[in-house]
Amino acid sequence: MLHYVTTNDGKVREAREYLDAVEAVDFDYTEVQADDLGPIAARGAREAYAHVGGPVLVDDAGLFLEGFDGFPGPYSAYVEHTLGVERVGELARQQAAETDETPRAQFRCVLAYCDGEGFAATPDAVDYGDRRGHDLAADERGTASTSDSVVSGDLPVKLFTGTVRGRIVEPRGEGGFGYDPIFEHDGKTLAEMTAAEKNAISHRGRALATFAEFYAER
Ligand SMILES: O=c1[nH]c(=O)c2ncn([C@@H]3O[C@H](COP(=O)(O)OP(=O)(O)OP(=O)(O)O)[C@@H](O)[C@H]3O)c2[nH]1
Repeated sequence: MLHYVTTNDGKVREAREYLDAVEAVDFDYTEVQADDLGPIAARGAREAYAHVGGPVLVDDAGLFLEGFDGFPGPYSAYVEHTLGVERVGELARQQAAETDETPRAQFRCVLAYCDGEGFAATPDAVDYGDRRGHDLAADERGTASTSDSVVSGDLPVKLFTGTVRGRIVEPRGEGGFGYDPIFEHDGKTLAEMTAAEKNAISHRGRALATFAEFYAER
């Protein structure tokens, strides 16, 4: 049984669309301080594996504002709970207005899988396509990729990354969670999309699609 380890119900809802047999585990693993999501997710997966004692998937995600050196990035949850989503949106829109640009951002999701076993090497940036027929090629709309296993001691971890690009707008929509209301992709905010629509284009959906493909063969 695969354990999806997170304290965030929104992530679990989205993961269930891709993974039939998955048990949600509400475990708050240590999030190390790092500029990128990969090391945080990998470290979390090892800790979660030690806690659960079976195959685990952890999900580290964040919003990376263009023109802000990737802020809030790995600190997205902290910033959501301190500054708040609306204020982040205002900052991005204010800065863009000063330079007469469109406020743009990227969502990233890194899934880290650990089951105590090793992995066969895979090439970087494999394009697995999307089950719903959407083009997941690495273009300006978003990317999906998988990495070689990250080995530390006896516990290899495999990473699956998804990104989606969009515009920062005034909050719209009731669905989703987190920064979804201020992130617009193809004319709709993620909060205005159905769960299936969001998954088909989102950072998490892209990462989950690559993971589901891998896991089916595992
Ligand atoms: O609008 C959004 N659409 C998404 O699809 C999405 N995915 C993540 N987030 C936000 O980014 C931070 C992640 O932080 P995060 O990965 O540390 O997760 P978390 O602390 O919520 O739970 P956990 O899995 O770590 O237990 C949190 O502020 C989340 O609200 C999203 N916002």
